[in-house]
Amino acid sequence: MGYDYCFVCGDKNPHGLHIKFQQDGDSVWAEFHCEERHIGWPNVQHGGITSSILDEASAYVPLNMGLVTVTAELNISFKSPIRVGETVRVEAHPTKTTKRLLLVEASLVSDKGEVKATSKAKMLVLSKEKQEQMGIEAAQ
Ligand SMILES: CCCCCCCCCCCCCC(=O)SCCNC(=O)CCNC(=O)[C@H](O)C(C)(C)COP(=O)(O)OP(=O)(O)OC[C@H]1O[C@@H](n2cnc3c(N)ncnc32)[C@H](O)[C@@H]1OP(=O)(O)O
Repeated sequence: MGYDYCFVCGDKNPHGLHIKFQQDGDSVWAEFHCEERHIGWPNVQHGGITSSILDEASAYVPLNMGLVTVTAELNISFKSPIRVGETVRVEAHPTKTTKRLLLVEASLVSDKGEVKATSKAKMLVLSKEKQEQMGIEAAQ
């Protein structure tokens, strides 16, 4: 099926968020516009959507370094609601890199400069064997 069906970035996923990530050195960033179909509570973006965006941004950081990872841990602070009609910018960057593990911090900030959510992720680098076990290699 391939990466085209990734819920956050895949072009071919009809239910996906279709977010395009840009690289800036070791960092990545992207913009997202909250629509009614993204809500949980009325007018408030669902926390799962917020989490997915932070998770994906955290995965793109190692991906841009040529490393295939999975999220082993993701700690999120939801600081202020994201409302329908708002555009937010996600940014993620590595804070520590070892052979097996990347620590990545990410944030979601509104176009008015309000911090909406922040996260700290542990991204575990997958060996070739592990990638095969998970069927990831076939998707590349
Ligand atoms: C080209 C462009 C295309 C773009 C497409 C983009 C698509 C991107 C899509 C991105 C989607 C977004 C991303 C997503 O959402 S990825 C999907 C969400 N994440 C998952 O599904 C992960 C599920 N969990 C696992 O698969 C396993 O538990 C993992 C692989 C994490 C560990 O497996 P396992 O337990 O079998 O371990 P191991 O034998 O491999 O390794 C053991 C080593 O790892 C250390 N360890 C383990 N856990 C932790 C921890 N929490 N903190 C610190 N360390 C940890 C452990 O101590 C040991 O260290 P050492 O003893 O070796 O020193």
